[in-house]
Amino acid sequence: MFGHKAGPGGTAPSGEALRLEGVRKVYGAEDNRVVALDGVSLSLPTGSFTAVMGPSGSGKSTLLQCAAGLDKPSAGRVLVDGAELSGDGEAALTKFRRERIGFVFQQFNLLPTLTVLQNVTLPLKLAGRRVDKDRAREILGRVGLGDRLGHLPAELSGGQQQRVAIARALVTEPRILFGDEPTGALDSRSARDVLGLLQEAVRVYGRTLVMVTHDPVAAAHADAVLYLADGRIVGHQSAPTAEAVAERMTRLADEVERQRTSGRTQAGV
Ligand SMILES: Nc1ncnc2c1ncn2[C@@H]1O[C@H](COP(=O)(O)OP(=O)(O)OP(=O)(O)O)[C@@H](O)[C@H]1O
Repeated sequence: MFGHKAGPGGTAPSGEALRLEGVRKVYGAEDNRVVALDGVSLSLPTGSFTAVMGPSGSGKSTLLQCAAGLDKPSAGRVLVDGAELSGDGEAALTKFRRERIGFVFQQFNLLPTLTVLQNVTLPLKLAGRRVDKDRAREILGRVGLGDRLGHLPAELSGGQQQRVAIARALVTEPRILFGDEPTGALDSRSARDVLGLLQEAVRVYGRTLVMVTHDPVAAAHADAVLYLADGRIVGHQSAPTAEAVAERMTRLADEVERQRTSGRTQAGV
């Protein structure tokens, strides 16, 4: 299982899992400055599943990295479960991340020399917590890999590796789970399995999930979609369907292209 069930009937506990206040991220120095995030504010309730979409370069990965404490905003505040991701130094930030945040990457990022079971128990070791192998086995059983505990990542398919990564992200019972294109490297059937597991972590066990994706079908698994363009939130859609998301993305790409063209025209380029 993915932790304790979220109350009777699987309802999520109330509260705010993630809050961003005026988050800005600027890369580079004066002459090659890139404003990747331009004052992003948002609030996500505990037990919600949010997809983040937007054209290439709109700031999706930067948003996730800043929200997960993997990168520091240039300005603004990030609060996870009411506690600020502070600038108290790298060690404090790492501890905060290990205790409260889980991350699933497109390329799985499993350690190739560790077995499936060792990969999943590693976050507990790193956090200095008791390594509960029974619990790790239970989670791996839940993601359908109970018979692969001693295998190395290279002996698994992409979909199976991502399921190990999900088990690894959930073993510490994080307050919030971030996914940066977690289905981006998978075939559609494996992607569906992975999305089903992520949905279950939210709906049944009350985890909070924020997922960047380019895929409208993946986004339709979320409760809501946030749209980014040029580092700003430009839209929100509840109860998304794949068709509605695809349509919105097409419009957004057209708008961004029009604005860039008119910017170039105004600049006389
Ligand atoms: N380390 C970095 N140094 C300089 N610029 C960066 C860095 N990381 C991102 N950027 C720039 O910040 C902007 C936002 O990038 P980001 O990767 O967050 O976008 P994205 O929406 O995730 O894009 P994609 O969909 O293509 O992955 C882009 O213009 C990118 O070139």
